[in-house]
Amino acid sequence: MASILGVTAIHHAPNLDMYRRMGTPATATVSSSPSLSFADKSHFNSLKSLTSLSSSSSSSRRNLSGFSSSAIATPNSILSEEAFRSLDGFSKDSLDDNGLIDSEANSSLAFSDDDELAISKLGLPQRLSDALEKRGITQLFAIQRAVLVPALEGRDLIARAKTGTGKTLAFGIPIIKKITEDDELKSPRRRSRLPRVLVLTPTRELAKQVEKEIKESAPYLNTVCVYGGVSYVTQQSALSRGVDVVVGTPGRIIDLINGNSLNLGEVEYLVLDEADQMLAVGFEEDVEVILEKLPSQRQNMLFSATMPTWVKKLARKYLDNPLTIDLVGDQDEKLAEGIKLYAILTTATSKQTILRDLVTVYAKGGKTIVFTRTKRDADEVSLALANTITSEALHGDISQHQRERTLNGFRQGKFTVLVATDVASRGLDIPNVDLVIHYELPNDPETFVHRSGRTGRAGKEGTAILMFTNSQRRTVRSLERDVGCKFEFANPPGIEKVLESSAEQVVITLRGVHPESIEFFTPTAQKLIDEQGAGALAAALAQLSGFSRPPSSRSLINHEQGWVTLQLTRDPSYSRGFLSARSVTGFLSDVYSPAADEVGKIHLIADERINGAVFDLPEEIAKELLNKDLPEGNTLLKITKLPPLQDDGPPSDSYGRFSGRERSSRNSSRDRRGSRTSRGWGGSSRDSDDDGDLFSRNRGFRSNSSRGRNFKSSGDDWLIGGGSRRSSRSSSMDRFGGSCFNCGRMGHRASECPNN
Ligand SMILES: Nc1ncnc2c1ncn2[C@@H]1O[C@H](COP(=O)(O)OP(=O)(O)OP(=O)(O)O)[C@@H](O)[C@H]1O
Repeated sequence: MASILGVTAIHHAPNLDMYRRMGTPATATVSSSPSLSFADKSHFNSLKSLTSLSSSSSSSRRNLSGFSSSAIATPNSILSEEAFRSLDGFSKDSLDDNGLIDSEANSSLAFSDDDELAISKLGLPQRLSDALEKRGITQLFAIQRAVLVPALEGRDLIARAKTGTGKTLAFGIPIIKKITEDDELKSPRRRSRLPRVLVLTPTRELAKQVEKEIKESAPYLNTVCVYGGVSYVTQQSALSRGVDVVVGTPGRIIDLINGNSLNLGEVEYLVLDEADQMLAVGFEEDVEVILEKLPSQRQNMLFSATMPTWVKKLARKYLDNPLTIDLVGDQDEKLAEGIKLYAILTTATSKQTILRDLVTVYAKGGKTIVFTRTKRDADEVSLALANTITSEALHGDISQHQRERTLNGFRQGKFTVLVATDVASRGLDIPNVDLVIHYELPNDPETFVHRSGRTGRAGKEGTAILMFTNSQRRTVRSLERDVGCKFEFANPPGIEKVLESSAEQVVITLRGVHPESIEFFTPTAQKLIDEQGAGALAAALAQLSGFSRPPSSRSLINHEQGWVTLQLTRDPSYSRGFLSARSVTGFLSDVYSPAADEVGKIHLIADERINGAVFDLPEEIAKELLNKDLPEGNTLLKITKLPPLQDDGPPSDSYGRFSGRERSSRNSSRDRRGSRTSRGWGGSSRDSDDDGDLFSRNRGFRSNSSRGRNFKSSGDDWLIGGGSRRSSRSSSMDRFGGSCFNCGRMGHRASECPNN
């Protein structure tokens, strides 16, 4: 593409010497041809300033802005913490337990000069620096610092920095500076001027957000956002009034070019935001069409939190001698530092119940984004949650106007849970998202990074929870390897914890009640307290928590509602041998035969001194059973905590054991998946999301498995395990998880025994 491989334009760069003296932070892996080295001491000092900057953020003991000591790198090698330790004034004590820079401990260090990061000292056009300061942006973040000099020098760039670390302004500040200064030289500005900047994004929501960020930073420029799903007229008329910056999604941009409403013939700066997605198969063709309309002499910048190797290779086709700025590092964790990760084992049938509990316990009243793979799931999950939690769905089948209303409502806190497909996984910057839940595993490690990165932004802390089934265990492990992260494997929250968290949230809400309203209700409250004491307030809390009726019981084994877990123990002096699954079924048959028919998988207690077993029964049957007289030496209890179980039990405190029921359900899941796999990976991806403008224009979508790494190849890993006893009633052989009383083998009842 000769037109694309033009000579890099060197634009006006007043005060460039000043920026050059600042150099580029040593933490960046900076590579280019010829290779550049920035790993000298002055750059470490710059780094220290950058980390001290971070100490002003809300979270403590965090190294901020995309820098970690382990990510420090020269062009050719990653330097260790030793490099830090050898620096003047850097105390060993200032590394935290993880070897990361302890920003609090370092705050007393005499850093070289915080001024070099101060927006007011950068020599930016006054209008730009005023607008930034008005937004509370007073110092550069690390990626902004790393990009500033080369961007002002006119270099083509490939930049990677973690989610939420300020990549938008990393390209925004130098570009705005350059066009503002150019404008100040030329006056007056032409009314019909053509855009000088083009920013391409993969989704409409992200395009709008980037537009907003640029508009707020440079209100004096004319920035126009173009994207599909809405009328052309407004966008056409905005473009006709003369424009400086166009932000948009590829499909609508091509349509506007074809309709002669958009002329990109004067573009000097091109940015591909979420570059790896923009260059993925399905998008790349459109991007190429657009690039052909641009002048060959321009500056190109590619930004993303993820840059698989194929992107860097492919990007060279479009870029001129690009400089790579990498603040992530291949060996390091790819997630932003403040994100706490949990992995929670679920089953297909208990997933929705567990999801609600997770939101209640982990979001603590903040905002949550739940990611599903398909639009239908997004709708279903949102609907299911809506009984007790305010929730809305966001995906590509929803009209653009509604999508915008939904996102605005979420930003404004009108509802607390957004259930979305991956249309919301990239770039969206929504304040106070405390929790991200991967309701289904992401398509690939990159998507995991982006989804999780909707929380823990700009130095804040957040939580991301991966829900997985037993059959997906291997994928979770490979995710840890690919992303360089560690999950804390946890059990779904117990009902007590859910009730406690609900009550805490209600208490927080109560603090917001207006004093005049309180006055109005005080006489009644006083009367209730006199009559019922604390019970009156407890009743109000229960009602407000959504638990006016006692919560339905839950299995401790698979968390299904309406089931309870019982424990049978037998005094060894009364039994002829150890308790076995077979003898438990025999016991149930003798005491109350419906219990033997309905019992789930029987798990033996690990502690051999106890001679006991646990199993699930439907609540009503369990109640009947508990009222029966038991043969001497037997004790039957409803339990609230699982004891450690023998190897084939479900995970209790340990991670990843298979249950027989789940093992058998894998086959049926494999069959279900057959049709999906036969459509190819791209097919399933397409089904799962809309990717903004592109898919809505019904463009072809091919598999990107040749480029991106995904989890598909791990076969079973994508199965949704854990079939339901209730949902698969038609096949009792499938649903019965216990052992046969007749022959002792697993998976069928005595009445169905082939040996009968
Ligand atoms: N220098 C700064 N000082 C304070 N806040 C900043 C600064 N730069 C950016 N921010 C804020 O940080 C937040 C995250 O920025 P941004 O959305 O650009 O992150 P990102 O790196 O592009 O994330 P993602 O990879 O998810 O797209 C935004 O709210 C932005 O306004």
